[in-house]
Amino acid sequence: MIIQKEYKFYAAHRNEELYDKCRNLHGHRYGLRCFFEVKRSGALSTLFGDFDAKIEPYLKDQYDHGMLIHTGDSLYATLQDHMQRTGERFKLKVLDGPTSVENLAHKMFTEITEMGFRLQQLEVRETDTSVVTYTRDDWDEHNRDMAAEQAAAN
Ligand SMILES: Nc1nc2c(c(=O)[nH]1)N=C([C@H](O)[C@H](O)COP(=O)(O)OP(=O)(O)OP(=O)(O)O)CN2
Repeated sequence: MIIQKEYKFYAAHRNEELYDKCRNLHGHRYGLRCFFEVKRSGALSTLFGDFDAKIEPYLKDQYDHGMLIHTGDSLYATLQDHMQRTGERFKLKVLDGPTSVENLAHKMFTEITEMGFRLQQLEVRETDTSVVTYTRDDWDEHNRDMAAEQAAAN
């Protein structure tokens, strides 16, 4: 059985690898639709509130009104330098790759899985017209690709 839950957060990002509008630092209202695989026990399965109790604070603490940033983006070093010099703290959500919706979906799928939930798929909406549907097969393939890249680098 699948339970769908919807969440949102606001975050800044840019994609430093693209030479168009997406290279500019800008913000989105990200929408998240989680498709949780659950098992029925009597009249109920997992309570809707059990998802909210974990997902809402996770989004609020780690993503909302923060900035998604790739460690390889030169802006990351600049922000770290600024924080070190001034003591000002920015809420940065650090990704190993460019902050595309595809990479964000991989990271969030991993983090939500680590919370103990089993996702069938995750939809990440970046704009009014653009949504990525990221399945468990996509996640497995992404993990295999990352492991192969890691092995090649060693
Ligand atoms: N496959 C991907 N394509 C694009 C991504 C992405 O993560 N994966 N990201 C972007 C940009 O970040 C951009 O912010 C969103 O682009 P776009 O949908 O073109 O934005 P608009 O709001 O201008 O689109 P409308 O169709 O006018 O709503 C680009 N591509």
